[in-house]
Amino acid sequence: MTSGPKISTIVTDIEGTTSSIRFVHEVLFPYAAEHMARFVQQNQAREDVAALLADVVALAGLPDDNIDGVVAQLQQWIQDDQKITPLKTLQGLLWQEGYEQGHFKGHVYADANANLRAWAETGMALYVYSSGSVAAQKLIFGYSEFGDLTPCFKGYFDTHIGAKREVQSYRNILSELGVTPEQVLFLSDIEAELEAASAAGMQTVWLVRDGEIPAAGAQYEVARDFDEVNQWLIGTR
Ligand SMILES: CSCCC(=O)C(=O)COP(=O)(O)O
Ligand SMILES: [Mg+2]
Repeated sequence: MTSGPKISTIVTDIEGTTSSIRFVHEVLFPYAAEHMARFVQQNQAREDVAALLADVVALAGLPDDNIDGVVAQLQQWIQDDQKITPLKTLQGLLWQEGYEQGHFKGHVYADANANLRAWAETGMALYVYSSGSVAAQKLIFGYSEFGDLTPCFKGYFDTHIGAKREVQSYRNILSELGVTPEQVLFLSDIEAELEAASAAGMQTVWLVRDGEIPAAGAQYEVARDFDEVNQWLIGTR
């Protein structure tokens, strides 16, 4: 691999990139599924929660007087791993309780922790782009197994900027960042996200943490972990 133009900004995905897919699917999603009905019952009168529930009703075309139907829809979306904005925002509110009550800490790979801290220290501008809400992103890094990583990041993007497989989302991020696309490195484990970022002109590295390198890997820079991303960045790979 050879490094491209000088990178000033790194935008990273979370699930499968900084953090394990298992943590998201075996800890966070089940916690949300277990506590959703109670949370909605207890908080449905809260202004922010009521607005989110109204969004669910509108998006799913549900009758607006059936709270059990709304909860059932949310459970179905959790099961199907739907990246629907009001669901992701509600999950963030639920996970806040879980983190604050010490039920879990945010999983971050040791290599991601070490390199994110080192990159931030050397002045690299670091951002997160995840389908998880901005609040959920701050929680996974704020309550990480390695302590609070949020000081490393200059900003966060979620589905409010657009869906992760859409080119326009990366163009929107670029216009927020105010840098040229080739200065930006996007890290992800999902080929369709890399393809969209690349079409917007960003540089990309594909994190393949486990298993075989997919055949499509020939078209991308591929790294097993953040140490390999760093080797590529400094041109020793
Ligand atoms: C912020 S941690 C939970 C991540 C999440 O909810 C999710 O759907 C994963 O999305 P990603 O875009 O990081 O793959
Ligand atoms: Mg991912």
